[in-house]
Amino acid sequence: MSQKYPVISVVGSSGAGTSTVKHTFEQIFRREGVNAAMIEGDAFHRFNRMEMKAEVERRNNAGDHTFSHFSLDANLLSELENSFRAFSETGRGRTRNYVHDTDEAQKYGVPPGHFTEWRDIGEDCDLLFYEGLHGAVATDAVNVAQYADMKIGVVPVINLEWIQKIHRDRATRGYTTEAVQDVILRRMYSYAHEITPQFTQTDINFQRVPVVDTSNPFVARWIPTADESLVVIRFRNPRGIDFAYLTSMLHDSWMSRANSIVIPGNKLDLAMQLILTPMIERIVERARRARKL
Ligand SMILES: Nc1ncnc2c1ncn2[C@@H]1O[C@H](COP(=O)(O)OP(=O)(O)OP(=O)(O)O)[C@@H](O)[C@H]1O
Ligand SMILES: O=C(CO)[C@H](O)[C@H](O)COP(=O)(O)O
Repeated sequence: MSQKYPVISVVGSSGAGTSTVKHTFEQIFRREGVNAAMIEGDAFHRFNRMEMKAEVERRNNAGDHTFSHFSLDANLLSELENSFRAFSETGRGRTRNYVHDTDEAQKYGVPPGHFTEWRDIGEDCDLLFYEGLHGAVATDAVNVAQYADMKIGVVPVINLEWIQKIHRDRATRGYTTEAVQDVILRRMYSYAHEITPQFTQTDINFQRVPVVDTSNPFVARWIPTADESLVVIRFRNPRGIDFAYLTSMLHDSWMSRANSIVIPGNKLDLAMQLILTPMIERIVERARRARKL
């Protein structure tokens, strides 16, 4: 945790919606005049696409059928921890980008399935913003979570998460439903062991729940819309959260537990703004004051 150089970490599985939530944060940063250095979690994959394919095959042949991008050792998590630590201590860090598709290839000048070069980030920035798979990992060997001042979980219920992933990977990454299904299955072990434990570390979880039938996610023709869903928002520490204000501002919302509210899906963006803006203001103000001392 850093007084001078705060870190915000948004964590979710593949297809959960972390990139979508990043846009909401970007709107808040723009409106509040906050300069953020950005890290995409995929930048810290250990292997490029071809190398990953070869490594998965090597592990399969050795009898390990669980190795995937979700596995801790498929990622450079010590480097990620170092980058968080460096930023929290000095306001500087390091990242690169993993290029998924042709659009990103044009943007970065690197072919799909490869990484850009590493680069320094952080100059003149108020905070570091991370979005990806492992931003709240805490094990005996690696502890990324300890450097994040605000940790947010983006966790649709699993059928919805799969539908979101299948549709996105088919539409923009050129995969078939069967190929995405295989990836989902291979990642299941690490999903349970590496991804879900992070959601007990996170300060706030946003869990989208469809109210339409998603019982066979592999044949769903479209992603349930905002109007076809609710969102459960759970605060790890509800002290200081003004639930009466939130439920009065968010029409048709209610408290489902002492630390949770439920909102209509189409209020997610507004809810994030109402909840996150004052929190971001607070950590940025505190950091600016600390840097002046
Ligand atoms: N709240 C939402 N309502 C409707 N669709 C959503 C919502 N959040 C995400 N989606 C859709 O789900 C798909 C996956 O979202 P997104 O790309 O943000 O996931 P991600 O977590 O960043 O995935 P990855 O880490 O694999 O890149 C996209 O098609 C996106 O439009
Ligand atoms: O899911 C991911 C992270 O959220 C991976 O980045 C993504 O699947 C990359 O793999 P590939 O390039 O083989 O599609």
